Amino acid sequence: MTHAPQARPLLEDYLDVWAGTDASRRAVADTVVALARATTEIAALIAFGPLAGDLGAARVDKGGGDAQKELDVIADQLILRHLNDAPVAAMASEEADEPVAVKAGGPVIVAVDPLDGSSNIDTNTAIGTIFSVLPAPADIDPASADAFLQRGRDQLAAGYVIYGPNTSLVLTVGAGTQLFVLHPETRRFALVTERVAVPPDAREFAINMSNYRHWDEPIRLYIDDLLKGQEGPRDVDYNMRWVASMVAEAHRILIRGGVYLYPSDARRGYTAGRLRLIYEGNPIAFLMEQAGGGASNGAEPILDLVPTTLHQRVPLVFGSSEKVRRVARYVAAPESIAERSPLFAKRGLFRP
Ligand SMILES: O=P(O)(O)OC[C@H]1O[C@](O)(COP(=O)(O)O)[C@@H](O)[C@@H]1O
Ligand SMILES: [Mg+2]
Ligand SMILES: [Mg+2]
Repeated sequence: MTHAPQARPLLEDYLDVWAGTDASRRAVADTVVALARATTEIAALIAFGPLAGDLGAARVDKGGGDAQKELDVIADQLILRHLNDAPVAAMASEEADEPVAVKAGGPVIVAVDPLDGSSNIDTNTAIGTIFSVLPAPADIDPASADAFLQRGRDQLAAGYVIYGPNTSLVLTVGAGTQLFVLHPETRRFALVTERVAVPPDAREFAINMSNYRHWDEPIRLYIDDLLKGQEGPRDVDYNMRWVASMVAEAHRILIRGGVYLYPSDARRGYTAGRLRLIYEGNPIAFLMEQAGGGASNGAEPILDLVPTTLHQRVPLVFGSSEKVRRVARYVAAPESIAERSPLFAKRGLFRP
């Protein structure tokens, strides 16, 4: 069946209008287009599934629970190849220890999680690619780790591509968050929503509940209160989802609200959470804030953190902004927050 492309602006058109004649914006636009081209190739490969070989086959163990898969490596190589066509000085990847130089004099640098949710490759579940575009620093080698230790607030663009039932690109260049969908026949991304807005009050949370016993008390208390539903301080029943692909959780939350948590926990290798600040936390936080949502490490906005190492992990909470703020109130003072008071609970002391 063929669906003629409707008259929607293509990604390139959208970026053309945004960039105008501004040379710095043009560099960002060209970089985003190169990344988008890489992801259309990744999407085409993923669509073959096992017919393309064992894309979920294990490669070397990166430690800390991150087993590298065949598709992690292929996606990484495809992105680097496409970035050669863009004004990009260097690329850092979750899959490589050190950044690599791309084009001398390029005004931007790119950090990528080439394949997010790689534990789902074998299961035909949504997976994704996450990217962050930063200015190339003038004073240091752009292909050094130090070049990437910039606050998320300094990102020029960020986005992810989700390889799901359809392939979608969610992008921000600092002018709201846009949703583009890949037309399966033309292989071009077309604009579907120009201003994505995170719904503020969905009753849904995403967390890996199997880690409950490893969490700090504030996170346990917060989740306990959600689980109490109508009988608890929230006074409503909550639903839970956990896909184990952050892009899938982020996408669902952008479309219908809710909150995602991957907190730090007591397991070895998880004391700073699981997600990577530069490749995952910062781009998702930029997209969330631009869509009216929020993202924090449980205390401070993710975008205000200054990374100290390239592959640094970060506890990550994102989604509807009031929910992100509430988690921070639990973390700051779990025993004293008004929301836990019996006064506010349906079955509390003052219930008639
Ligand atoms: O298996 P867990 O511990 O629930 O972790 C799932 C999380 O790990 C991630 O898969 C990490 O991403 P990678 O696949 O890029 O390593 C997130 O997408 C996801 O939210
Ligand atoms: Mg990831
Ligand atoms: Mg990854």
